[in-house]
Amino acid sequence: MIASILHGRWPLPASWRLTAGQVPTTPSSGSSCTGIQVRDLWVERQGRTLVDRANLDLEPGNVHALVGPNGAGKSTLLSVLAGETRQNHGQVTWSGRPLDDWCPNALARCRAVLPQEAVVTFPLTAWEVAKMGRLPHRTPEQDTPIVHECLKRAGVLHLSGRDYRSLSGGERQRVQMARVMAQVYETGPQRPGVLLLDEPTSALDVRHQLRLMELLRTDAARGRAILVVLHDLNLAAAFADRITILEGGRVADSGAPRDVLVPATIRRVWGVDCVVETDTHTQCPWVRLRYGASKPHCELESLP
Ligand SMILES: Nc1ncnc2c1ncn2[C@@H]1O[C@H](COP(=O)(O)OP(=O)(O)OP(=O)(O)O)[C@@H](O)[C@H]1O
Repeated sequence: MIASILHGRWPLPASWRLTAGQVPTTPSSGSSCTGIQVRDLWVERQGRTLVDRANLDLEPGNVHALVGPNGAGKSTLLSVLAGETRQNHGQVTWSGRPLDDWCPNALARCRAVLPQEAVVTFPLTAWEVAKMGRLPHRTPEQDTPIVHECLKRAGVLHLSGRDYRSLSGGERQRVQMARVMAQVYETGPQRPGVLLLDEPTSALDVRHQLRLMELLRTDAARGRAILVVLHDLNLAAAFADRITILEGGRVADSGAPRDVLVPATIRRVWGVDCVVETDTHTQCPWVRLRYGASKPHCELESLP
């Protein structure tokens, strides 16, 4: 995968491709963590099954999109992978080691989590929020240039001195993205890090959505494993190597975008009509919802 991007075989526009010189070389003080394997994961809360025997593989160098209707269990699955929610059954392994065996500090140095909502009630500046990503590292001498670069990459360096609480929703989301990138900054080809991102584009305008997805592709090419929850199927189709569809806690399908984004599955899972075309520029699948289709979508509520 990385090789195909470096050698220009990835079907995205040329301006998005990497050169070998962009690979970071900074040594890390953290432990190395690579792929994640999820096997037969089952999560139950208050008598409800939220994740039902899910299997998932997250590989270094890949952007893996997790999609599915509201309430499908995406955030629950992501928080189990993050080590923030415990499963009832099943196993999550990081680099072949059960998640429970990982020391929390080592985990925090190589994986970063972007929650759907991050509430900050203290009067912190955007800079201070982004710098929180450096807490697990204890490398104060390196923090300033790293936080500076991450805020710049997220396009919010100019907001550094602003009170985080005064920022717009999209600005806050980009500052949180800077925090996440700062947390896994040192990871690279020898020490692939993991990003677990829950709807990182939900508050972004279309330009910033594209910028963010380009950043994720760049990070994946540096060896990171990225799990990203998305509602926009076309963003997933254009930027993900693999898509897993979750439906009612179960994996409905998982595979390459063109294999899983098919009208029959989309209709069954989301209850909407669509046609799936191929984007002539990227050769990626393009999901076109059929507005005003013969059956009003409100009547599709009764679909399973
Ligand atoms: N602690 C809990 N107790 C009971 N039900 C819960 C609990 N946490 C989550 N749920 C329910 O589990 C289901 C899955 O929630 P989750 O947040 O994982 O969905 P999601 O796929 O991320 O949805 P969305 O796309 O709306 O963010 C929802 O129906 C939610 O109401």
